[in-house]
Amino acid sequence: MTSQQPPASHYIAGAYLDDAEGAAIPVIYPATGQEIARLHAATDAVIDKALAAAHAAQPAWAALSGTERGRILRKAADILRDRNHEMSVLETYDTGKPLSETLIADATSAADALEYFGGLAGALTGEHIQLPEGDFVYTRREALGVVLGIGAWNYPTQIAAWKAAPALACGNTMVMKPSETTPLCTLKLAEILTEAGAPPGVFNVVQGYGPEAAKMLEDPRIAKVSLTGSVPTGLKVYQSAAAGMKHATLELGGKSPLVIFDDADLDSAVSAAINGNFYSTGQICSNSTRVFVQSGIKQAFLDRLTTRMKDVVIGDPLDQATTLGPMVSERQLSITLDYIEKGKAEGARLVTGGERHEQEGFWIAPAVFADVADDMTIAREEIFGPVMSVLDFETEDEVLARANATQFGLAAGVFTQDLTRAHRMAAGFQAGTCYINAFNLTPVEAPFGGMKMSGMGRENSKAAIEHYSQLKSVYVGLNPTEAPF
Ligand SMILES: NC(=O)c1ccc[n+]([C@@H]2O[C@H](COP(=O)([O-])OP(=O)(O)OC[C@H]3O[C@@H](n4cnc5c(N)ncnc54)[C@H](O)[C@@H]3O)[C@@H](O)[C@H]2O)c1
Ligand SMILES: O=CCc1c[nH]cn1
Repeated sequence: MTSQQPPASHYIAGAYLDDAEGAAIPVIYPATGQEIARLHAATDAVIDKALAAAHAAQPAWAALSGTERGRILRKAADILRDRNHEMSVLETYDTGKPLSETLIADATSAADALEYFGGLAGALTGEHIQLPEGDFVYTRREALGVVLGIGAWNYPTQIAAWKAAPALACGNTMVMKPSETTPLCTLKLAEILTEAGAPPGVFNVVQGYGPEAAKMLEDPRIAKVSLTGSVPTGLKVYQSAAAGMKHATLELGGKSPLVIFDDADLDSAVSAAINGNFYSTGQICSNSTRVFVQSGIKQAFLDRLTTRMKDVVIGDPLDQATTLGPMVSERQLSITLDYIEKGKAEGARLVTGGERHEQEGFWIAPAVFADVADDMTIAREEIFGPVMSVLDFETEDEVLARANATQFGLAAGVFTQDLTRAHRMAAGFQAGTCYINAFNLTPVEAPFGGMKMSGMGRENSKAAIEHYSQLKSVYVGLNPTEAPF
């Protein structure tokens, strides 16, 4: 097993910084269960250094022209693309996701974000508003200050870049705390931003667990938090942000519906259900974990799905032929296995998979449940593992009501050849990201984010600019000022 030990745990003011006094963060390769690196959570002194560096760097970063900031982000995108293989291997060690995925969905997605927001940075402007008698107002789009990023473990490189790219484009600086489960890749992103020309302090990485993130969020030097994580963490982060009247983007969990009508292209619908449940071993926030299938095609769907499931290649994540890797951790595997037991106990029919592989690492056979009812635990709670629930339905009205009967609202999808019905469904879904005859695609040009308990704010697209900047109105009077006395 090759060590993936980075030079130090933290990256502050343009350089690695170590401090072994903080709690240990063992980094485990999910395919073997072996430790591949050992980092340390930030002490108070490290946290202070990071916040001070980001705070000190912010005015000069914001004072650059957008074009200058954008050039640095676009250069970082080019370096990321040049190093895609190296970054993808590290992402595979960090997360266990197979190289066949990481090569196309992680550093490349991060590069897209840096390129997109790098291009947008120079185009950020306010507006001019004419008023009677020559007076006018102009608006200035200004940075917020220092942004705290807090990441989940499923897409560490993508999550860091989806936050850093719009934040930096708008003139903010950033302190990013990756998930303690996958702390490696974000350090590489920091190195690359420095190499691309980001001044010291513009992008800093601080390692830690929840308490270290919570401590940073309470600091008055933080102006905004952007969290990718679970709903319970989102609630705590939102409360803390509110106490300091700080801006918050919350990208949280989901239990997203995929509705397949009997006129759907069945092979495409099966592909979407597979991608939406088993890509990244089921560890994607927007996954279509409730697959509603119209009763007339239920058996055909299940037959086609179970046949296709036989083609899954479970194996060494570093072998590009592998299409399904291990789960990220023993804990996440055990949560998933518990849900599978609940599904069986509550009467769902396990069609395939669901058993742990007795070998080193955190391996599980992807599970498909049929005959799932809306009130079963596996149909209500986010599992964040490779478990698909197939539910039957009869009519459009019925399925739309059932699809929306959840506290979550991250994503939703519909497969049908009837485009009128497709758009009616998309309009009716209570979800931030909806799909028609597609699922789980997240191009940087499109807003991504949740409704209801799945969060607030949007990542990607021009919409993200609204969440990483603030508007100032400047009224300009061209006439004598009058007063009543
Ligand atoms: N909507 C999205 O874009 C999106 C993307 C990926 C993952 N997710 C969600 O993330 C979850 C899985 O990730 P996870 O297990 O890492 O989530 P988590 O909520 O346990 O942890 C997320 C991050 O929050 C930090 N944290 C924990 N307690 C904190 C506190 N009190 N204050 C501040 N930070 C705290 C953790 O250290 C970690 O970095 C799932 O619910 C998944 O749906 C959402
Ligand atoms: O995990 C959530 C974000 C995402 C969706 N698809 C790829 N990344």
